[in-house]
Parts: sequence; C-alpha cells; structure tokens
Amino acid sequence: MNKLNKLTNIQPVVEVRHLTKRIRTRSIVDQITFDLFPGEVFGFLGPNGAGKTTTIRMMVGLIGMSDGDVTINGYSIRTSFREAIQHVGAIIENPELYKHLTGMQNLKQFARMVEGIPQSRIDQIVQLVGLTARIHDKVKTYSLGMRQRLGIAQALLHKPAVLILDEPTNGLDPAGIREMRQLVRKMAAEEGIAVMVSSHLLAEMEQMCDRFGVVIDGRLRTTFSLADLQSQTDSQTLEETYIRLTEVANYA
Ligand SMILES: Nc1ncnc2c1ncn2[C@@H]1O[C@H](COP(=O)(O)OP(=O)(O)OP(=O)(O)O)[C@@H](O)[C@H]1O
Repeated sequence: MNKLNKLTNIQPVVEVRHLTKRIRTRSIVDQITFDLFPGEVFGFLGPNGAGKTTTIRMMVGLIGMSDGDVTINGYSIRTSFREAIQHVGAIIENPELYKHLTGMQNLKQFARMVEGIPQSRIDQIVQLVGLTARIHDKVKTYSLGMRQRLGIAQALLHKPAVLILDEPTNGLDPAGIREMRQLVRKMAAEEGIAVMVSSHLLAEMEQMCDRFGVVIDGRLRTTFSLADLQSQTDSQTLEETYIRLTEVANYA
C-alpha cells in the first residue's frame, strides 16, 4: 500500500493473493500478491512470457487458478464468481463487436444483456470515450483506435469498479496511443475506476500510470509508484528502472 492510501485508509477494490498457475510441474504464475485501489492506474509490466496475460486471465475467471485467490469488492472469484465479476470490465483480446452495426447499436445490444442500463448512461459513456460524432456510423468504418474505444465503452456501461486492459495500445498509431492514454486517465479520474493495464510501451506507461508492478518469471518482482520513481535521487526513467530490474533477473 502506498503512503497516500495508508493516510486516507482507502480500501482496495481488488485484492490478488498468492495467485498461482501451475502447468504440469512449472509455475508460470507464482504466488502473485497485490492490491488495486479506486481511481488509480496500475501498470503491469514484464518481459514476454513473464506471466502477465495468465495473471489477468485468472483475475477475470477466463482460466482457473491453481492456488491463491482474487477478491473484487470483497467477493472471491473462486467462490462468488457472479458477484465478483459484475464489478469488472475487461478487454483481454480484441473487443467483441458487430462490424455491420453502428457503434450505438452495438452498445444498445450489449446494454440489453445487462439489467438497468439507461440510455443516459450509454450517452454519458459515448461522450467519455470521445465517439459522439461517429457513434451512428457502422463499426466497419471505424479505425482500430475507435474500435478499441468502443470496446472500452462497452466494458464501462455497467459501471465496473475495475477495468482490466491487456495491451490496449497494440497496433495503434501514435495518435491512437495518445487518445488511449488520455481516456485511461479520464476514466480513473472521472469514474473513480481502478484501471489495470499491461503494455510494453514504457514511455507511454510512465505517462499513463500512477503505480507499477513488474513480473519476472511468474513472480511479482516489485511494485512502486510514479512518485517513488520521481523522488529517487538519481531520478531514473521508468525504462531505466525496468531495464535494471530485468537485467538483474537475467544474470541472477
Ligand atoms: N496453456 C499453456 N500451456 C503451457 N504453457 C503456457 C500456457 N499458457 C501460457 N504458457 C506459458 O506461460 C508463460 C507466461 O505466458 P503469458 O502469456 O502469461 O506471458 P506474458 O507476460 O503475457 O507475455 P507477453 O508479454 O509476451 O504477452 C509463457 O512461458 C507461456 O509460454
């Protein structure tokens, strides 16, 4: 827990405890423990194959866990899956969209599957993700960045407490990456959501996130805040810190 959260006694939205995935004799995720707090953006970093996607897939119940647990707003993914998952919005692979329908038709279609989403909520989210001008156009005419933002709108409709995005900037051009960064910051600030995002774009992550966790070989090597990074006397960039951490692991 960082200093601010200790002082204000904010409760975590997500508690990941000793999360482990074993495949045969190998632990590809090994005893990972961390919290996510409301309104923060948590960057989940690590080399290829470190275990980030496996961790995220277990957190949203896409695959089973071998050990440990994840609780969301106090509900366990293991024992109270329905209650836990209703507080989660996630985009793990590409968002599921009907390309021959308009953005608005996609959102209405999705809203019908969840109880109690009024049109006013749809309109509010469309504005939040910056799609108002194009929402009545067919999705097949959208850029990749617009499709990603529509996917995020869909994931936000039911007012989740946490949003989990696995490599949301993959394939986006620089303008799309910047829009995604601004959107993530806005969601955390305006909706008070805890956002967890994985990416290899470290300069981007440094601008987008408040806190970071670095996974190496299935273990959470360290967590630190942006403030920690900036207050170091040698004031390293995120990239320098990350390279130092992963190089130490390579030669250990
Ligand atoms: N079903 C599986 N069977 C065997 N090994 C697996 C399986 N799923 C993942 N792995 C292995 O577990 C390790 C972690 O994979 P994971 O996809 O979680 O890494 P990652 O950190 O998300 O990587 P990247 O940054 O490349 O997306 C890798 O070595 C991968 O090959």
